[in-house]
Amino acid sequence: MGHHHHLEAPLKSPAGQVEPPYVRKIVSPPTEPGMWLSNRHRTDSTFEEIPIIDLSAAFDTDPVKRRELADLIRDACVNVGFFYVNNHGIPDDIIAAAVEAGKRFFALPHAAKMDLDIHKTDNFKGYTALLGENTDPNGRGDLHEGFDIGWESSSNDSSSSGGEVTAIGAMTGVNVWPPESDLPGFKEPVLAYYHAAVGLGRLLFPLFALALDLSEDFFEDKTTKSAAVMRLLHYPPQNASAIEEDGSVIGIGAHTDYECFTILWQDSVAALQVQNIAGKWIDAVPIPGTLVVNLGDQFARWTNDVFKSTLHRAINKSGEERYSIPLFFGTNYDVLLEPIPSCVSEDMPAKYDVITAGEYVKSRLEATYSHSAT
Ligand SMILES: O=C(O)CCC(=O)C(=O)O
Ligand SMILES: [Fe+2]
Repeated sequence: MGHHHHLEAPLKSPAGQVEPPYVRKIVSPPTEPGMWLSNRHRTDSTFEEIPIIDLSAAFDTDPVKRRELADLIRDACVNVGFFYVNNHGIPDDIIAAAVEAGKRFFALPHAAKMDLDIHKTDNFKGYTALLGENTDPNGRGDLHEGFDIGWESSSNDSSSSGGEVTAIGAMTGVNVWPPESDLPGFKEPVLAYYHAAVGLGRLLFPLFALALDLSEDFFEDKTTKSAAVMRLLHYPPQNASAIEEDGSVIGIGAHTDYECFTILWQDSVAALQVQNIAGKWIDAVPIPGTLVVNLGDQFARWTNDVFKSTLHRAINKSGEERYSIPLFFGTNYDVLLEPIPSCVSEDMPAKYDVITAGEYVKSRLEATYSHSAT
């Protein structure tokens, strides 16, 4: 989504020294607000690996285990902006059924998919075609197609894991679905995974709060109507030699995500890469049984860049079809992104204008889709 680059100047500690990556300190809470995260945990990381975090403790009420987990999450958020999670609680069969449904959707005739064209809706729902195909016979551009949905309750269950999530706002409203006659049994498995991933997102917010030295319920009243947009993505294989000649021919261009965080399922085809601060692309290789979690710009703004929203891209050189499913998880759209107190100090003054989450995401989505609107 988008092609937004923002590389920061290296951050220096007050003494002028660059802190090493993966600083892992467990210290008592700050005595002065703002001093802790903004100064001591802000690092200038040149990570070479994306950490793998065991989420088991997210299902535990033991405060010591939760604190330990939150510290691992903080390290990843401050230094990398990406981490894998295992033991995330989403059953394999729910994932497999959604992926299978997605494959059947993308196999539909082009015209059937274009009936659901995202440009026909005013809330960014539906189908995004391969961006290159109308502009360049060689397929120059973002070589993926997608299908976007937002919140919708399951037909047989209004109290699934999303709880009270019923987003209202500019990007919400009804989803578009292919007719049952075109694609039987599509909506149910897609929504089942959607609800499972939203449930995981709701489990993560208290841990992000702990990681920011806030009380676990800090985000609770701000996520009652969480924005949660999910995309089914398909990346056809790309000609490796074309990529060598012209780096612009890639599956999804370098970008940062817009919301608070993204929960990404990827299949076994390697394509995703994450850029470290030295500009090096680090492979986010597929690891069976894991999901990838990455932070988006909404969280970076809210935390005054203490949490990193890291540039990433995908290039499918495998020769095989690749499928992935990101879910972009945000807050209620009316939440003001005022810098979180533990993330500002005299040394680290607030960097961003205060706007609502909804205004921010909408402006980013409009920028993403405007160039291909007809
Ligand atoms: O497909 C992937 O691995 C990444 C997708 C992505 O970055 C996005 O949709 O924002
Ligand atoms: Fe992304």
